[in-house]
Amino acid sequence: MNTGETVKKRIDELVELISYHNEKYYVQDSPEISDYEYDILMKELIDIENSHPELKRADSPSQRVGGRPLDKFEKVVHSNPMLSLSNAFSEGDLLDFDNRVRSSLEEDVQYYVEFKIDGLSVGLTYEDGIFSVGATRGDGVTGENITENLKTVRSIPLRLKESMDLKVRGEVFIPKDKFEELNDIQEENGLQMFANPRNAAAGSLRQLDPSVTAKRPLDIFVFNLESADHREFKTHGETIDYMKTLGIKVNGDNRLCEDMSQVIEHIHYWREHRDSLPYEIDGMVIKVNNLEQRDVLGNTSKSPRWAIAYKFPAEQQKTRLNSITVQ
Ligand SMILES: NC(=O)c1cnc(OC2CCCC2)nc1N
Repeated sequence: MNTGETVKKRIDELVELISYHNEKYYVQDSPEISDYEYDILMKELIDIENSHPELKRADSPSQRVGGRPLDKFEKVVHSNPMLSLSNAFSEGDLLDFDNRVRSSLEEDVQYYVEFKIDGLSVGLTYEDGIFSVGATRGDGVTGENITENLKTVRSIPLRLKESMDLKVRGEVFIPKDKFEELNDIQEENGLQMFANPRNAAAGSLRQLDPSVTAKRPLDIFVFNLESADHREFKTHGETIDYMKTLGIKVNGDNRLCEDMSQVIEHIHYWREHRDSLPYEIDGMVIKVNNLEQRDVLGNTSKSPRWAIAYKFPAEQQKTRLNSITVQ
């Protein structure tokens, strides 16, 4: 092999290896090597890319903090509108929803129940398996192109395990403990503190300079497959499992319920235990699992008829003062 081929071979090895360890650490939360070993691999890749820029790959982990500061965000028109959820505030609202659904379908329904992650909704587009466009939900029809910022989110894969066209939706958030650390840093540097993790995530994603976003502890849970070229699925649960096989981060506590009484039981549990979660949720999302039943139910102009959000009462927002323990 000539030098160019040897170099390209080493770049390919490093990109695969670093991407593998990135997924183990940020998506599966089960790292296999130390941060030090990871940094050594990354340094070798960056050094080779610097001396052979023509061999740099678009999906190289070194490209996560690539973009230069923008002077504004371009607009993105979503190919399919990013719908918003109607809300339920009581068990009665849920039973009404269940009655509407079952009387429209005249058959039984399985529900797929997810946390309602309290972050910022985004749409991710992959072309031939490569992350190509990331956008905010915006007004549901038009969002902002924040691709360079979303590339800095380590739990968003730059390349899928299959080279296919895919559009997904997810919620970008900041875990509670990282939020506290971030506010400590803001305070130490005399900067504006964030009121809550949701504002911190939104503020971090709306930075015009991706190198600022890259320093923020952003994470994501993907919760909806919008479109996958030529793939067909029977249920929402299948789409979630499929996205996981592609290396996409989905939530591990999603629950398939056989009927609304099981949904209510599940909601009761998490309404009492949500403080134990490492991230903030503002409720639960209940979705009809069967995709054909969803097609029968359809959407209103802004919300699906096959899903509803059950909102939890606002958590007692711990102010900085409250959190100081008196000795
Ligand atoms: N914040 C969340 O965690 C969340 C938001 N939205 C949805 O579903 C939308 C997308 C398709 C129609 C309803 N699911 C979620 N888990």
